[in-house]
Parts: sequence; structure tokens; C-alpha cells
Amino acid sequence: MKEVAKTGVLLVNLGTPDSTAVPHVRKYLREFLMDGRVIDIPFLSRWLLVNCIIAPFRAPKSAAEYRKLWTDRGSPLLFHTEDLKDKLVQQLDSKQYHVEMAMRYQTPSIENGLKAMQEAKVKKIIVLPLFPQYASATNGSVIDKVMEVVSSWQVIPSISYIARFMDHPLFLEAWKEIADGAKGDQEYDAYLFSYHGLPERQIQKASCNGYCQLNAKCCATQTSSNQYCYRAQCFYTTRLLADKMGLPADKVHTSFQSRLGKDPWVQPYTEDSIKDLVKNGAKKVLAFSPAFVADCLETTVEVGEEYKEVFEEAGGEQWDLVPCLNSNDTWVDCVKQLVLENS
Ligand SMILES: C=CC1=C(C)c2cc3[nH]c(cc4nc(cc5[nH]c(cc1n2)c(C)c5CCC(=O)O)C(CCC(=O)O)=C4C)c(C)c3C=C
Ligand SMILES: [Fe+2]
Ligand SMILES: [Fe+2]
Repeated sequence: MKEVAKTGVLLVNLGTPDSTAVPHVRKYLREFLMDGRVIDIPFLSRWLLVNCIIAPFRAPKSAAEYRKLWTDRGSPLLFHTEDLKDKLVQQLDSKQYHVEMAMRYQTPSIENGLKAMQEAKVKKIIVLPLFPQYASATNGSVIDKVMEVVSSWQVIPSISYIARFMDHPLFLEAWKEIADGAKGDQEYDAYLFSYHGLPERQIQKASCNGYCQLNAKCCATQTSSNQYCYRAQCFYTTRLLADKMGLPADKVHTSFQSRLGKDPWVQPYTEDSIKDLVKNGAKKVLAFSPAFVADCLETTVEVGEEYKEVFEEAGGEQWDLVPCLNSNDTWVDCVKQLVLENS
């Protein structure tokens, strides 16, 4: 019988500590933050900042946050990504596809995922970084790492990268499905779409010929000049999701969370938006985190708990968070379609 070479599919999420022990969290923070695409300053300054300031002081604090999140199955980011992979395997023809899951930082590693594909003698590799909007710090970093690993291979098969997917119809459909479940027939005073932030410097570096001025106008449309501008992609995601869900435009807001350090990060900051919403009379708010496909520290703890406190302290009454896509069946279908469309 003729042997048919398979296509490899590598799903990659960000990464998480191996446990909530402070040394594991420190190790994770070091690997993550020493990535020059994440903290994009010269190597020596980055090394001093990460090893002498951030990792030692932040690790105990982050470990305590991770303890609030951890489950019997470990980190949600990891086990939701494993569940997604297992469901995808069920959906794809095993004679044609070899699926692996990896994390950009810590375990399971991209090196091991790619090694398994090399051993399976795949004819082609499709890399899907699990970040809906392209950023150099996330999707760019995954692509960079994959290229670094295969650069030492004698035979490099054809490789394709899915750079962004926030406008895929099934991605939008999956969010709608989950939001409808969370919302039921309730009406909210406001719908807040909170995305992971980035330093403004990184937005400007990714902007074509200075197109992004970090204002409302330049990020209000998607053009060939700003298709990889993270800020414009986030506003675009909000518009697509709000349209899909039929949310009233005047109740829909976009903001950015998780600022680290003193440099200006992309605005508006979620904390400021929450206070403004309450000031303007919002008592009941539904929050979304569509920069993430799996629940993690940034969604469950930061948006679900910390921003809820900010909201309530400011005078808000009901703060609900829509869960992430995790291993929702329509989301699995979306990943399957992305694979088939790129095969
Ligand atoms: C959209 C995805 C993400 C972008 C863009 C991003 C940029 C970015 N992140 C940091 C610093 C930290 N991020 C942390 C956690 C974290 N970040 C993402 C995603 C994006 N980061 C996820 C999914 C997670 C959660 C992982 C988990 O295990 O649950 C952390 C660690 C937690 C903490 O100590 O707060 C840091 C630090 C920077 C500097 C950055 C900018 C380029
Ligand atoms: Fe982050
Ligand atoms: Fe812009």
C-alpha cells in the first residue's frame, strides 16, 4: 500500500508555570520576559530588568495569583489547550494529520512538538499560534521560535503560519454561542471588551510608515496598512463581535489590561474604562476577553476577580465575565477549518 505523508499541525499557546511554587513561577517569568519580542529593549538592560527586578519581586506575588487559579488539572491555560488538541484530533483524519500542542514558554515545548513531527516524517507543517490578533510579542514570537528550531534541520518541510484569525466566522460564532449562554435574556448597561495590553512602542513598531497614531481614527478601520496593528485588530474584533451579537454600539467599549512597568501601554486602560463606565451610570456590565482563547490568569483572576473589585468599589453592582472559548465545539470546528483552509 502507498504510504501517504501526513501534514503536521502545531497548536501553540503562551505558556504557564509548571506549578504554583515560587521557583517555577520565577523560571517561567524569566523565560517569558527574556524574550526580546516581549520586552523589546537591548539585551543587557532586559537581562538586568528581568533577573534583578521583575523575576525576584514579581514571582512571589504572581505565584499567589496562580494559586487562586490552579485546579486539580493544573493551569487552565494548559489543560484547555490539551482538551482543544484532543478534540481536534477526533475531528481530523488521522491518516492525513499529525497534531501536536505546545507552549511558547515552558512545557510542552515547541522543540518537542516539532521533533515529534520530524519523527512522523510530515510533508508539511501548519503552525497555529493561539492568539486571535497578531502581535510581535505573541504570534511573532511563536513563528520566530519555530524558525529557530527548524533552522538546524537538514530537511525543512513546507511550513505555513496562521498569523491572525479574529475575523474567522466560526471564531465569532463560538464567542456568540458562549456569550449567549452567559447572558441569557439579560440586558446590560455596558459591554466591555478587555484585551491584553502592549507597550505603545510595540504598536508603533508594527505600524506601516507611522500609520498608527494611537488615536480613535487610525484604529477605526482595517486597512492593508494596519492589518497587523494589534490595537486596530482589537477594535476590529470588538466591532465584529458586537455586530454578530447585535449589541447596541453605544453600549460597547474596548480597553486594554495587564500593564507591566512604567512605559505607556496601549490605551484606554481597562481600570480607567471601568471607573468611567460607573461614573456614567453603568450598574451592570458584561465583560469579554477576546484576546485569549483559553481561560487563564488574565481572564479568571484579573478580569473576573480584580476588575470586579474595581467595579464594585466604584459603585457598580453586577459584573459578569463571559468565559473563553476553551474547548467549545464551535471553536474546535473553527480550528479544524483553519487547518483545512491552510492544507
Ligand atoms: C494576547 C495575548 C498576550 C499578549 C499580547 C501579551 C503581552 C505581554 N505580556 C506581558 C507580561 C505578562 N503576561 C503574563 C501572563 C499572560 N499573558 C498572556 C497573553 C499575552 N501577553 C497570557 C495568556 C497570560 C497568562 C498565562 C497563564 O499562565 O495563565 C504574565 C504572568 C503573570 C503575571 O505575573 O502577571 C506577565 C508578567 C508583557 C510584558 C507583554 C508585552 C509585550
Ligand atoms: Fe501577557
Ligand atoms: Fe491605530
